Amino acid sequence: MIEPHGGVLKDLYLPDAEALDARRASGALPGVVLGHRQLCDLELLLDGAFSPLEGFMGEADYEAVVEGLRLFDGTLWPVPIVLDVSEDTAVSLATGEDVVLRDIQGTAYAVLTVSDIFRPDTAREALAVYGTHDPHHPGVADLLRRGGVCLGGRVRGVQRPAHYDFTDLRASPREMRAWFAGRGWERVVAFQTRNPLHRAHVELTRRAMEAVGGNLLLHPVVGRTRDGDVDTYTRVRCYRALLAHYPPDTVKLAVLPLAMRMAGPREALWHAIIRKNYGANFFIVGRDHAGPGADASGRPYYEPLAAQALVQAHADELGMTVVPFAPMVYSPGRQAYVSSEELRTGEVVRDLSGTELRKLLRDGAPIPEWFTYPEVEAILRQRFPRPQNRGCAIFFTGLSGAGKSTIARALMAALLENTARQVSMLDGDEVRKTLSAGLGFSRADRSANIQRIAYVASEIVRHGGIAICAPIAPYADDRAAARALVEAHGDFIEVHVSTALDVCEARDTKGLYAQARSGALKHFTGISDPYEVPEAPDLRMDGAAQTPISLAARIVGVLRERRLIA
Ligand SMILES: Nc1ncnc2c1ncn2[C@@H]1O[C@H](COP(=O)(O)OS(=O)(=O)O)[C@@H](OP(=O)(O)O)[C@H]1O
Ligand SMILES: Nc1ncnc2c1ncn2[C@@H]1O[C@H](COP(=O)(O)OP(=O)(O)O)[C@@H](O)[C@H]1O
Repeated sequence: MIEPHGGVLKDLYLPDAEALDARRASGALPGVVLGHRQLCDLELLLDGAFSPLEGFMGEADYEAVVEGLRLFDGTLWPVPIVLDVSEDTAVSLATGEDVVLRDIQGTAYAVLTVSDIFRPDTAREALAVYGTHDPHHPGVADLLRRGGVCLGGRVRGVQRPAHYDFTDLRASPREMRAWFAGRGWERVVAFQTRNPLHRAHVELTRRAMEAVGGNLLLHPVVGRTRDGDVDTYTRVRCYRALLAHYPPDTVKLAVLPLAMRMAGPREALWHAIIRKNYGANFFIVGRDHAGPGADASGRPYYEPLAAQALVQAHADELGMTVVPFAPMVYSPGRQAYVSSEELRTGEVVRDLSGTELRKLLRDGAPIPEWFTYPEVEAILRQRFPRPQNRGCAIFFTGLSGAGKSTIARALMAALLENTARQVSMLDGDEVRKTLSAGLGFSRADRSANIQRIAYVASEIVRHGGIAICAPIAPYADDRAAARALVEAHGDFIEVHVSTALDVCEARDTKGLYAQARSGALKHFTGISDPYEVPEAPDLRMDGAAQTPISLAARIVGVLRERRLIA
């Protein structure tokens, strides 16, 4: 079997008796509460999936990884594994101290002996690791949200994270290696995935098995992937259903609690190292591996072949073989999948992009049989109900007095009167008295307010309801984040009520404009605070041009067009 990365498979858990003592003693130690990414990293560190790492990186390793893809001792390692904390937490700690690492419920998982406290240069890290400073890159966005200080040091596990899902699909690197050894699997090709798999993937992985003359480790990520990805449970149901399409006893399906960074080439190399630790000696790398797609201008963040090239360049050092794959496409002429590299000139092929697939699912349209297996389609259908059963948010935005609440009320009445849909209203003024009580009108408070509204709306939508939201929502970023959150579960219809400022001011139903003009009320939207006009809302309506009922009827028209209501 292939050697672990760095030669030794780490197991950072303390023996049971010592772990119990350490847990008991942990109550007296300073603690750090870990977020989702950090918990995923910790679990993989403790299990040895990140061998040879023995803890969160100190400054020397961090610098060496960012600058040169290597740990300080020269071992290949492409992605920083850091424990970021707030300044407040950091000032209370000193090097040499033990810190207990807990989850939000307070359960202690590990003790970190702090060897380093350092402030990473995140701008440099963004460029080196992600190749961009673009805050819309999900990895960079996460980097910018990180606490400003990092704690480095060895970790010792005092308790294994408990999982109640996919229990039969969880295996540590040590368990996986034993499982492979028990079956005599010496040539194992690993396939990393965060998406549902279809016929093309089955074809590709079967070919990979044939090419290496071995077995397949189907190793989907069940930690954080990308916002908007199909949820883990649905995906794993799809993977389980697919197993029947492989020859018996050739495939090991296991889940990996990894928090992805979407770092493209560097991430591909990291994925290979992790799979090496699990005992795979071959690794499939396709186009744009672990890339987050394209930026706002439509340019891909990474060259499609860059990930393959980077892993290939280090394959010898890793002792692994890269199995590069060109996309598989369906040839109706041959009634078979073929590699896009094997196409004959002029050969007609079919393919569906992820976006096209989501559109078919969203529209309730049939998915062609050449594309996916009926079992997989059925599972995806449960997750993407047909439009009339799917949730949606109607998200108004516009100046105070534009008519948002009034149109929202007319819309709610029309829906309740004419459909059996469940409708909830999240009106700006009401939300501010309840969900957002205590928040003011600073940039940060307005963002927090929209985040809360979006979160509640996304839950309503997830459960198939209609959420009508009517805040001012003056910032484009906040509106985009709200859309992303909701669209993971259903539709998001942004309605810009574009009533001119002078009309709103003339209405002044609450007397706020007068106060804002006199200076008694500060930071008033449109007068002394910005309103970023939506560039491409789903609907734009002048709240002075028609009656509220007519304007609401236009929105009903859009809901009908999208078949969200009958
Ligand atoms: N400084 C300032 N700027 C804007 N609006 C103000 C302000 N102070 C109080 N109000 C009243 O609060 C309502 C807007 O709250 P929102 O939650 O919709 O605003 S935001 O989306 O968080 O920006 C808004 O209600 P609507 O008139 O219904 O829009 C105002 O009545
Ligand atoms: N389409 C419309 N035509 C005429 N007046 C309207 C219209 N929509 C709203 N109004 C009036 O404008 C005022 C402000 O409307 P409101 O819904 O409270 O705005 P917002 O929620 O955007 O602050 C109210 O007096 C309301 O009756």
